[in-house]
Amino acid sequence: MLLETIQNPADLKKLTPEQLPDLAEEIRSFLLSTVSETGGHLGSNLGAVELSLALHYCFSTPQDKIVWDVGHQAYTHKLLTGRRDRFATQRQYKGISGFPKRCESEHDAFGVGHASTSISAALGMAVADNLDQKKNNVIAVIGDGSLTGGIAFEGLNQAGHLKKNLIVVLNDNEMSISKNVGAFSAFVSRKMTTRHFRELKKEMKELLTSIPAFGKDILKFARRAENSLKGFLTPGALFEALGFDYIGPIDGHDLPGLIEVFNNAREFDGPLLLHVMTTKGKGYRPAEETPDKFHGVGAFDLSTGKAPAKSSTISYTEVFGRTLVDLAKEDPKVVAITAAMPDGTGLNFFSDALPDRFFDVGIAEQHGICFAAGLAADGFKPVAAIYSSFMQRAYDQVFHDVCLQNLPVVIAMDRAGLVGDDGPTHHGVFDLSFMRHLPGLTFMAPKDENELRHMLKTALELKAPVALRYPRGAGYGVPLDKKMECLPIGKGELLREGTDLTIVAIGSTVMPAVKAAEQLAEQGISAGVVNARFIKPLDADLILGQARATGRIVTVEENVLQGGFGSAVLELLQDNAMSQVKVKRLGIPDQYIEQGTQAQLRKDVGIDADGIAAAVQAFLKN
Ligand SMILES: Cc1ncc(C[n+]2csc(CCOP(=O)(O)OP(=O)(O)O)c2C)c(N)n1
Ligand SMILES: CC(=O)[C@@H](O)[C@H](O)COP(=O)(O)O
Ligand SMILES: [Mg+2]
Repeated sequence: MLLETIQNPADLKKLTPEQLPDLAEEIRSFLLSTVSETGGHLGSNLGAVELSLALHYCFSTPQDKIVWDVGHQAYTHKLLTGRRDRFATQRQYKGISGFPKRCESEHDAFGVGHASTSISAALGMAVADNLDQKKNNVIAVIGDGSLTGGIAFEGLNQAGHLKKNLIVVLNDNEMSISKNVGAFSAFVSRKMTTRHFRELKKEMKELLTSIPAFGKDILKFARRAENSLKGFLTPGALFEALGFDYIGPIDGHDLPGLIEVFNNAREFDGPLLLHVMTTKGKGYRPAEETPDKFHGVGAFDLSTGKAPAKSSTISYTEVFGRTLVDLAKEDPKVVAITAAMPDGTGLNFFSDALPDRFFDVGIAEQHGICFAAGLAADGFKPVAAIYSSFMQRAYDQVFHDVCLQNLPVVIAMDRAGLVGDDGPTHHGVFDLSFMRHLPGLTFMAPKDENELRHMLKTALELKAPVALRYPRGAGYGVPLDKKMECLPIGKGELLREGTDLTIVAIGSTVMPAVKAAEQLAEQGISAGVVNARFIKPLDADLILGQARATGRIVTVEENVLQGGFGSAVLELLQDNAMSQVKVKRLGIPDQYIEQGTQAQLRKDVGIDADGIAAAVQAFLKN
């Protein structure tokens, strides 16, 4: 086995070019057998095997730097840089990360998980090398999907201006998670075949010989000329206009071809863009045929490509997606926006049912929220469904474009809280803190999937900015009310009366709090439970009333403690001269949480039922 002989990239360089295709096949088998058991980002990795091999064959990390965009395609890179033995632990609790991480290997030049950062980071490294008078190569590897993110263009813009040595490898498989969208990606993926080129040349020749002397034909001529010239405008011309030299399209599965191009690129001066065409899911039929299904997978049966039957409990995502369709069918002003994640956010139901009112903006969260604000300014009711962690990109748009102008945009944040295998880049544990301080924003979190339906209805009726957050994964299987009702704004619910203390919980922590109260009751402790429902406005009457009655409050949230829900409750008590009330806040501590199952991570930070019960017992001893 060739793969077993490789502990680091230097070992790879000992192989002959002729051995590399065999190694590529070994790597594919290895990825398939491992990922079919552990789950992971399969399609992108199968597509990037030759690309990764050729990069490591031609360049020398860690001196040369390879900056992977998103990092979900870096499995081959991990295998070649000393992590084969630990690979089966990827994305598992206490295992290696599914993404490049600087603390994991000196070969991981830059930590990632969020898209479109590679060009900026690589440019920073290229400039640093230049200032230090070092002559290393810096390579950004970015997918066509990630190139739809605005920050990628900001990087290209500066790189073309600075003219430092920087190689950008555009890994173009015409796919984001779903089919890639946008005028730019359609243009970039346009392949200029020799035949196409010959035809254009012929047309141009005919055109030039037909130049009319004068008269109305000149207009016709101008139109024909414009069309022909448009045909001549290649993706290369576009990148060249941005100050890059361009080589492409290059077959991203042809190892000798890639090696030749990369060896030449090493000697090149200035910014260079290599346009590499790959097939997402390459080498595994089910993944090639349905790349959207094999972008990120759980364990599956390798022989059939089928995943084991899913839990029959419907996910929050699906409840959200289906409810939005129901509400939009009744209201023609409701429109839906995703930033390249129609399936992940459940908006696939909306795009199927109401395609004219569905918009995929690409990996462009900032633009997506500002676009929503524009729609709202002109009388529509946009619902932007974006994962909590990716919403971090659009904070200023929520402030400047939505809240400051009091526009009725609904921001639906899926994956709020601890998401599991993707780890710290993807946990949505900051949104309560970075949004609750915005004046005019109403911010809700449901205790279960049924409440989510009512909250969505409430949000759409509100005619003001609203944020909703709900967790990744299955709900509780509670019955779903047919008729959706508007909830009273800023009102929580008292789920359980108690005399020793009150647990005030929000969103995903409410049901564990109820369970904790039941456990505590068995030990003779009487804990009340409040479902806060609203982070903003807080239900001051209910919370202050409970604080007065029991004198002790425990807050629980799946968010960082700093500036989160518990902090809001502390502010409320302080503002009402009730600082004597004893408060214990439970939530995510001031540290980044690694990957693991959601259940394990919630247990670790003490916000599952057992953790809450234990914290209450300790609190009562003080
Ligand atoms: C800011 C941000 N938004 C959304 C995502 C979710 N996401 C991860 S990979 C991906 C698609 C990337 O497409 P591309 O760069 O073409 O890589 P491919 O999967 O095709 O190899 C998306 C939307 C993300 N990681 N970061
Ligand atoms: C790489 C990336 O950002 C996404 O593919 C993410 O892993 C999706 O995770 P979900 O399974 O939560 O949709
Ligand atoms: Mg792609």
